[in-house]
Amino acid sequence: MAAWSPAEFTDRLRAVTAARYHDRHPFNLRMHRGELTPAELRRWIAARFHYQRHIPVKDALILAGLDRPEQRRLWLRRIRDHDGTGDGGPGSEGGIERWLRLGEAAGLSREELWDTSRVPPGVRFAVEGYVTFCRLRPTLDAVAASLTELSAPDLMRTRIAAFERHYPWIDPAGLAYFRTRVTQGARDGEEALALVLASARTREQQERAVAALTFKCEVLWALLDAVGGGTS
Ligand SMILES: O=C(O)c1cc(C(=O)O)c2c(n1)C(=O)C(=O)c1cc(C(=O)O)[nH]c1-2
Repeated sequence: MAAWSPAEFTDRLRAVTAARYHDRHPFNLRMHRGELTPAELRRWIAARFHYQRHIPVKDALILAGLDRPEQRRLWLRRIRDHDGTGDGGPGSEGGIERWLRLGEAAGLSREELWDTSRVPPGVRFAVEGYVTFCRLRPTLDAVAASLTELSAPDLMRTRIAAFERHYPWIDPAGLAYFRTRVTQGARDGEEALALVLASARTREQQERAVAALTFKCEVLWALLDAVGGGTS
């Protein structure tokens, strides 16, 4: 079968997130309408920390599979975005530290966030599924899975507005993580899309990329299912 044109391939990738991205998950919709209790919001922050702390791990797995310096440079920057540089410059604390501060702003201690035993099993399984996918599948598939980030900036903007409006008990300084991700996520998404378009040349590779992005949407969806269920 002939490969799709770059335009058609892009449309097919965007169709996946349009239909399946977690911005339309019931838990996110409730968050945006201001319906979450403090306990529910704290449960989400703790569960999502488990996801965040594994992002640089899966990016290191992708990094090891990229064979060009310019590609590795992009992925090294992603790892630094999350882990920080520690050199005291602007933003040097990194995304994981910013998420810990979000947790503190919501009344969660750092120890609570690092404590895996508090994370619901379904959240752990979803995150492990994503990391294992990036460890075992071709690197191109793992890069394609990250393309949910094309949709993340809009979600971040909605989330920031919702937190400011509905959850004023969270110190706005704690929202720095989301503010930073608006630009980082947009840039990461566009760079990953360029890499996928350039690297997936056969129809089979393109279809695998679409499947990888579908899988990733399911990871994010399953994670929210696990946060939304049960009691705190
Ligand atoms: O809060 C969100 O809804 C959300 C979604 C996603 C995403 O779409 O995968 C990421 C993030 N946040 C995020 O903060 C982040 O660093 C990130 C990295 C990745 C990735 O797959 O490489 N996705 C996301």
